[in-house]
Amino acid sequence: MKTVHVAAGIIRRDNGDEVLAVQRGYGSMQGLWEFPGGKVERGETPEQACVRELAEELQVRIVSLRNFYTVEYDYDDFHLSMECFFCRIDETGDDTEPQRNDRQMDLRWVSRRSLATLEWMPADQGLVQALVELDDAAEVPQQRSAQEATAVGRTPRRASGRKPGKKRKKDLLDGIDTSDLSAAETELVRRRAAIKKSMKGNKRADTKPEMLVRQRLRAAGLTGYRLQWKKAPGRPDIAFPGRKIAIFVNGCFWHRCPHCHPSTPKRNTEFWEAKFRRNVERDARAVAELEQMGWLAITIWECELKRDRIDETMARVIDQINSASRGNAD
Ligand SMILES: Nc1nc2c([nH]c(=O)n2[C@H]2C[C@H](O)[C@@H](COP(=O)(O)OP(=O)(O)OP(=O)(O)O)O2)c(=O)[nH]1
Repeated sequence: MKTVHVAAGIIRRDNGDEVLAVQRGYGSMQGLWEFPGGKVERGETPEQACVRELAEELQVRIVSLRNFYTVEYDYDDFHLSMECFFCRIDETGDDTEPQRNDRQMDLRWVSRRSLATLEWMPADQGLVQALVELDDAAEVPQQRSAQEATAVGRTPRRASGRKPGKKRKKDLLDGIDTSDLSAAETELVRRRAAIKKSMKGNKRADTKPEMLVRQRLRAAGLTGYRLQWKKAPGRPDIAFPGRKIAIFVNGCFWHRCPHCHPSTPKRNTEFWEAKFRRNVERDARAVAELEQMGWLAITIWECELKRDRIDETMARVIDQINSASRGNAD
């Protein structure tokens, strides 16, 4: 898949609390919000591309660029690699107000707290989350001495950062250059690394609930299914293309199970609610599209696969598959 390199600017104002968001006015992602920017041209550094793109797009000169975040995201037909820079508008220039152009529907200064209320480009979710989280960490002073660190309850690190003779534990920040970052930003990078590490455990395919379902299907003689079948709306976890049957095995937390009422994280509630809403809408859209195409869409919730419920659940599902197959064969 081809990679598209993009540079985007997160322009800050008002002590860093507000950032500039623009609403795309064209193409298939029209109406979604994004950060101003564009493709890096041959021979340009991402910083240079960012300055050029924002001058062209908003008629402002940006300064004080600081690397903040890299988005890596697979769209259907290309991989996006987007370098995002914190920056400011050069207040000494003539043009200090960003101008909307005819490729944008809107342009808005948004406080970081309200970022999640906008509908963002699919690739921007992690970036937006990082900005929302930065809000919490922003209270940490930029440069803190060891003395100040102790005053807020943290033990200052030894020069080596560890006790003599003790084997050094692998740090999440190993291999990441944080020398140019403030304390708040370093903390944020550390949290992002922790999330990334924990997300690595969230395998999309072959999850335990999916394996349980597949085992039961095979035992019932229902084989020949396809996994994560891209050609059907919603990329069903299990699909029987010939029988036109799609099965989604949904995690209760991410997909908001109507049976077991999963919890919502206490922090960044707005962000999480928006994320969950998008997941639920996406799921509903996939089911509607499948049904329109004459498919049977079956949703199995993770909690329905618990030891005391799996027999009943899978008996129902196998029944549905068999009757739909008979119907399709008629
Ligand atoms: N500038 C920007 N682009 C983003 C964001 N999120 C995101 O997925 N993108 C994608 C959309 C585009 O595929 C690509 C940016 O390229 P671009 O601005 O040249 O836009 P484009 O390919 O749609 O349009 P064109 O100028 O080539 O016609 O990055 C974002 O926050 N800012």
